[in-house]
Amino acid sequence: MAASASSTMLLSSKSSRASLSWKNQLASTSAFRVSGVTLPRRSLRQCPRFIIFSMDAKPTVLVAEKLGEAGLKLLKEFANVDCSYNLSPEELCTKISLCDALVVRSGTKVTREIFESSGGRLKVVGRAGVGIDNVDLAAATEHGCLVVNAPTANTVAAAEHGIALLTAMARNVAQADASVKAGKWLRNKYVGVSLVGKTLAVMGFGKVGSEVARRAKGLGMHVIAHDPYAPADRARAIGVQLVSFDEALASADFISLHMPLTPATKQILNDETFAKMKKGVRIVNVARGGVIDEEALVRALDAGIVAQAALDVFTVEPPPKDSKLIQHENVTATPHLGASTTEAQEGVAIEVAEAVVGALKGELSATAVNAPMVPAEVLLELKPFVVLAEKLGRLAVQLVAGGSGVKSVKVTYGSARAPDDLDTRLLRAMITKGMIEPISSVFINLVNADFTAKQRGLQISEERLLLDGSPESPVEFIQVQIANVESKFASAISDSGEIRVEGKVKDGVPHLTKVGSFEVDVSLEGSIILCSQVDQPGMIGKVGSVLGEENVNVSFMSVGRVAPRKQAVMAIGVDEQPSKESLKRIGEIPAIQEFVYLGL
Ligand SMILES: NC(=O)C1=CN([C@@H]2O[C@H](COP(=O)(O)OP(=O)(O)OC[C@H]3O[C@@H](n4cnc5c(N)ncnc54)[C@H](O)[C@@H]3O)[C@@H](O)[C@H]2O)C=CC1
Ligand SMILES: O=C(O)C(=O)COP(=O)(O)O
Repeated sequence: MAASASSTMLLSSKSSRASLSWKNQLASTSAFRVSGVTLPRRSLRQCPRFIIFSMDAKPTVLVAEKLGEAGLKLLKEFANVDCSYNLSPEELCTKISLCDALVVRSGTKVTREIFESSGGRLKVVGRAGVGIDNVDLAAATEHGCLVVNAPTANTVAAAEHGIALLTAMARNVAQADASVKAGKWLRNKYVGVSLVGKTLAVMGFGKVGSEVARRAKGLGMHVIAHDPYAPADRARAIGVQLVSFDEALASADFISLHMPLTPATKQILNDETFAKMKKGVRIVNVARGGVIDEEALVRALDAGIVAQAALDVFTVEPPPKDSKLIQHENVTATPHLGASTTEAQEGVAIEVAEAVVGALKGELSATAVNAPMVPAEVLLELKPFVVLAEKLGRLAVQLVAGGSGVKSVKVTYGSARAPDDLDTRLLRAMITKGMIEPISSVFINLVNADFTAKQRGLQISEERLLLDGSPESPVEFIQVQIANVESKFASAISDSGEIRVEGKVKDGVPHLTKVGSFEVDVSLEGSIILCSQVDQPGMIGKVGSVLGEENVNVSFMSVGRVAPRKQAVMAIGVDEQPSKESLKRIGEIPAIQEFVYLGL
């Protein structure tokens, strides 16, 4: 059952234990779900499952920071859940090798060491919130670990906290409160500034930024925004003008930061940019501490360029007690509370738990951070081609003669679909998987396919061949060519000098339809023997009887030839692997010039 095992285990562990476990789990159900779509059970054999791993027992999820009850409940329905808070980095590294998934908030640094310590077991990191700057995404990707987050459930909470800080800062609420509690009554000292009519620059017009903008307009502020990637019509729809970075700095009375921390946004507010601001500007930060050069902010506060700052986030959290910034009398600080409402925490817990469980079940996640999101409809449509792609990759690489390093692979998709109507990332990942897994110990999945190919110096170029006809089927054929290598089966070399295999999906089943320049037609359900000979009667019978004597079942046979009685390639599909002796006997049939056995 090699074919069914490999097709259920697409992009997954190579362990046969794992595939059996999946089959056992699914055997009792009449339908199963892929990315929210229920498929009939017979689709199982060719259904791509993406992040599957050894599931002989329940998976283990380590929850390393406090998570809402509803999320924990969801996780517990599916997995063993270990809630261990406040682990040291060393403790986390020790525990992680026993965990299939890890759930964190912003307080845990998910470093390269953690992925390395997991020994390949950690397959999902769930971030119960938005910002993933505490997760080493490159390391996650390299280790084939999917990172999912909870991007929507805390948006309103963060926006509300931004507005709370804005208004509290403008009216000195925190400072006045502390002074009243200290027994003082300083009505003149805490005279504030009004918001109405003032210009607020929202930096980062994403989910939180646009909710802040909407609310600030309700307070009578004039709102502008800077975001190089935000669509102008979305801003226009809520009456916000998108402006350049410098224009935002120059015209704002208040600046509210809502961009992610990336190399491009790191310390985007610094001495140079503070100098471009209106004197007396007020700054709110509920995004990430690292977007501000905190020492430069202290200088700007001291110089009166920045009149006040209200900060929920810091470069180092918690910040040192003696931090000049925190102690500054014109700074209002909260301990990263943006997402901390009861409602938001329940929301993110559910959002992340669903994503983690989905990923553990092998579904593609809608909130994947380091893998392409393939919509369910696309996935359904592509599933037989996904199987074809992996098998073509496997065949192609097995045709390469030992010692020829594979460097350059060209994939051609023949399709009647418009060029922008075919998402080939999944197919490319499967070809990569098919090519790399048989010759290495690396497990390839949708997360690490491109990375692994690049790391191994494998260049995969893709080409679309626009065909006439109905675009009903996403792909008519897939062709895989490997350039600049020798083949152990010379007939697999095409007229243009590359190893070439081509396949189609027929009635939902992948078929090999071309080897080199020879047309063949053999179903890719078992394994394949390719023989080359001069076309003549009786060849099928001769090979068939060698296999029959050993009780190897032949599922398909097909002969491709340039012309009658000229050079031909015979493709034979077999259900069982023939013994070495049988293969030797096939090679000894006088008319057979060369042959190769290709496991799928
Ligand atoms: N303090 C807290 O507890 C919370 C903090 N956050 C943080 O708020 C920030 C925004 O979150 P969301 O709105 O959910 O994310 P989002 O992804 O919806 O929005 C971020 C926006 O920033 C924009 N952006 C990227 N680079 C930029 C640049 N160089 N200049 C200006 N804009 C840029 C993006 O185009 C995007 O529109 C993130 O840093 C997130 O981690 C979010 C929730 C709670
Ligand atoms: O979602 C975010 O980006 C946040 O900053 C919230 O962080 P938290 O989950 O409260 O540690």
